[in-house]
Amino acid sequence: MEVKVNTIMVGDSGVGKTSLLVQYDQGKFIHGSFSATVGIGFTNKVVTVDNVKVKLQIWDTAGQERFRSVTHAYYRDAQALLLLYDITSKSSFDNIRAWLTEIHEYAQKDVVIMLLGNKSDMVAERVIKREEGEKLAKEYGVPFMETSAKTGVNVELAFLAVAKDLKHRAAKQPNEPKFQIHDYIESQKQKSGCCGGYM
Ligand SMILES: Nc1nc2c(ncn2[C@@H]2O[C@H](COP(=O)(O)OP(=O)(O)OP(=O)(O)O)[C@@H](O)[C@H]2O)c(=O)[nH]1
Repeated sequence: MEVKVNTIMVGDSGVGKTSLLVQYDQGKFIHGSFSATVGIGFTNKVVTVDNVKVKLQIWDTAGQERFRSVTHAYYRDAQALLLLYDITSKSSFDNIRAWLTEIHEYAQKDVVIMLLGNKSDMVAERVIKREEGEKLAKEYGVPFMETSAKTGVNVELAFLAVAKDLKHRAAKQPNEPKFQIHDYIESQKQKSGCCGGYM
């Protein structure tokens, strides 16, 4: 069997959606000037979860306001949604509530939402504490982790957790317990910016 998952990446312009996808797809970080995504683009990735092929079609959306109506049309077909803010940008964090309102309006009710605090490598510029991200995620009942498109911290995990969750939903065995995405992430994620050696 094969499971197909439509994933969409959203969040303010400049939070690192394109960079995160490039890091996941190609294992690299492109330094240099920031060029905003225009409209929407996608990347296909295949991951194997418990011997089942999961085909991820990942849509990278433009964060700029003027492209919002284009993006809305894609929400409906998404099974998973990665919502990003930038830990060095308070406004991108404050806008998460508005993003979630929009998601609840346009996306399917059972869409898997993952909140990601990106740019965790930028320790000196950080303005949003990890605990603030955790608190917000808890309030909305969504899984959370900090990522870095630059160093790759937690990038693969974010996509893998989504793939695992949707594979379990699509191919659950009768006696198999429900996949606990929160527990899985907690057991796998790398803490960044402190103590653990990951920056
Ligand atoms: N240090 C650091 N810089 C990052 C990271 N992710 C993205 N950036 C930088 O932030 C800028 C914006 O990144 P993009 O990936 O283009 O942001 P975006 O969310 O796709 O922006 P839009 O396409 O306008 O929605 C670029 O200059 C990236 O190099 C990260 O994890 N760490």
